[in-house]
Amino acid sequence: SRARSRRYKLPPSVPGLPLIGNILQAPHDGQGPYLKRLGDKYGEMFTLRYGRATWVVLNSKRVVHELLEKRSAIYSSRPKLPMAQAIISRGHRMLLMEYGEAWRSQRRIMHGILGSNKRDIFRPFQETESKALLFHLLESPETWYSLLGRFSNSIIMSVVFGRRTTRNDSSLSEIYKVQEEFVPYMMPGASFVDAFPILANIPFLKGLQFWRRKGDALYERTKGVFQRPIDELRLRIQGGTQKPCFMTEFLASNAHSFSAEEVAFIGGTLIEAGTDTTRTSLLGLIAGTAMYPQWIHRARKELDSVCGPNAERLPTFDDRQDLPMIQAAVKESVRWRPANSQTGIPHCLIVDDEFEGYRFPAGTVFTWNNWGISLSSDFDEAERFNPDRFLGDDIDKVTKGHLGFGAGRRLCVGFGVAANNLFIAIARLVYCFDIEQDRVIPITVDKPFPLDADIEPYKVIIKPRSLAHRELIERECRSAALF
Ligand code: HEM
Repeated sequence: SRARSRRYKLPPSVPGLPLIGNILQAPHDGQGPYLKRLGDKYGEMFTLRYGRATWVVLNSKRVVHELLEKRSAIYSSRPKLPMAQAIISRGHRMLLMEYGEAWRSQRRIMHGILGSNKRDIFRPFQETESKALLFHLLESPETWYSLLGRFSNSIIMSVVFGRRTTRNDSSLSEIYKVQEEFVPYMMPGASFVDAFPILANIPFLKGLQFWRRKGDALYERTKGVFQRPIDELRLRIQGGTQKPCFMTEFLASNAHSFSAEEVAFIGGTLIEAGTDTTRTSLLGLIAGTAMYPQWIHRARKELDSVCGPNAERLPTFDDRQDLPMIQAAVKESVRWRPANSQTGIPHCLIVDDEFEGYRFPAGTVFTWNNWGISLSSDFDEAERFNPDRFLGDDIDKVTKGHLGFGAGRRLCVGFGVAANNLFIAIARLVYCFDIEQDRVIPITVDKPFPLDADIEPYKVIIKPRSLAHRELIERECRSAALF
């Protein structure tokens, strides 16, 4: 180990205990703010140790760009996370696959459905579900937070499984529950076995592996949740009621040689990756608008000149070029208060590398301090929800200027679909509704929104802008909401 420390040089280390390192320091909740505090103290890059695992936390847009983006050929693997991947996902979650052929072939499939040439497939569903969202908000504004989740989930369910999501859909609650338990296992220091992966490989110790019982139980539940939509789809195919969709084509195609369980995880990954991320970005949009309403006046000027000052029609995708404030708000809602990837998603270096005097060994884990960077001096008045910061040349490039969609070759494969989900929802929400703080219970955003989607994350008042806007929603959105 002395030879190793002579050969390599890592950024400042956060002091920890011998052998286990920083493992007891990671909080169970509020991991994003915890990494922010460390970043404020230790600087642009710092090192955390969890047993045998070394994590370098990147704490500025600059170093993320230099390493994860410019050197993405060697910074795009995933670390071995025995708990999250080997145990809970049995190696099947594409999000956590190491850089290699298995990941590449699944990424190609995802790209085939989510890539820029396929985004038109999503549009009718984004149109319909955003109309349903407006109508549901009119009908039951007190359930506003769960309506955002239904909207996000129903779009991806329609494309992948050819069915819409109802309000109080039990399959959606099940997805939320497994995701809420799974996401923290991707954060630094989440599980003892990630620090000592060798423990997971000692068969005679299996009975003593206290983490395994929890992991196995979550795996069983996840498998069930991911398998259920496929079983239901097969029943609809037998009954002759199934519409063509990604999964009908995928199951009928002979081109792939995936096991039944792999197919369930491909469908499940699309649904889990595509639901909660969009939901929490919209939670950011609504909180940000209620707290910092200045931007909305300029957005409405654009919307009113395109759709009429008196609720003549709803905004559509064809209006995009005339609505730069909405395009900017899409990016700001992904930047402002990241929840699902508050500590980034870990990347892994596959060969030794040198950077600005540091020498990193292959196998070092790199994550970007997503919450911390979003709230750092990399952004002017970072605390404020201020879409104006994204107006300019890169307005059409939704991944540029922030790190909400990650970086390099692992960049979110669904970013185009996500941006369109957000664009149509934000344009229509802002055109039709006033969004205000509750004066008695003001919104606080000092920690990420809860991943438990059944919790009302804050109090807010959402009401139609005028009688004309209410009538527009009743006229144009009712049929989308009744199904
Ligand atoms: C606002 C919404 C979204 C946000 C903020 C978001 C964010 C992210 C982030 C941060 C990553 C990890 C990137 C990295 O490791 O560098 C990721 C990966 C991924 N996202 Fe998204 N995402 C969103 C929506 C979607 C949607 C709608 C889909 C598909 C339906 C999707 C599918 C995926 C997949 C499959 C990956 C794994 C990519 C890989 O490991 O190669 N995401 N996303």
